[in-house]
Amino acid sequence: MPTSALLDRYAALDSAAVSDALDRLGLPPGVGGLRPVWGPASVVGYAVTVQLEPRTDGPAGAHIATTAIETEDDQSVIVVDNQGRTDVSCWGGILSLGASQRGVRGVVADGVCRDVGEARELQFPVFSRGSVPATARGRVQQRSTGEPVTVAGLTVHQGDIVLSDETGLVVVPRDRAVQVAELAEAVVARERAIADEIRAGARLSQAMHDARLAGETVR
Ligand SMILES: O=C([O-])CC(=O)C(=O)O
Ligand SMILES: [Mg+2]
Repeated sequence: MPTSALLDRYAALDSAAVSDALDRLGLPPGVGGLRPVWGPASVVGYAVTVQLEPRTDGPAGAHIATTAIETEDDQSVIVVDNQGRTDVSCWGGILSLGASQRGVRGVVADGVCRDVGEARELQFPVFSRGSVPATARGRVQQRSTGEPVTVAGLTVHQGDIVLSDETGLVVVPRDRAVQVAELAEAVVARERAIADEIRAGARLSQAMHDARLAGETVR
């Protein structure tokens, strides 16, 4: 399956349905706490990882995340691991501009960002633990890009599918992506059927069985 067709399938899903599919496979079911900073948004794409660390002495180089953004494209979501720090920004408006110019789909940061209004103007999805005015410059530096990172306790590898929405973040290992999509689509179909019955007047307690939601036979 072409990679963009796979992302289109995920774009039609949400984090809850994907989480249920991950549960079925015994994979981590996702995390909460990383919120869209400028309003309702969702994003799905292939992870491009950026690991940050506290700044050490030495000459200042390119700003954090710039080298990751420059190599990426319209199927990418930048995933920034700043270890959940809330005292210093790890994403800003110029980064949003550079990323959106390359067609990058959004950023998910385990940390906080700044320049929220600039991201909103660009309609560039930013998910983080919040915002703070304090710059990253002189405070954090990039340790690596393309290496595994941890976001709110969840390991993300470069190329994993990440889906972030108002509910939370799910991470799908690349080699399980088709299987997870199939299971999640089945979840959505079951939930639609239950919702249709409820709209048609069925009693909630009769229509909504946990086993039915899970795709098991209802006794
Ligand atoms: O200095 C920073 O933290 C980065 C910044 O504001 C931007 O990307 O616009
Ligand atoms: Mg700025």
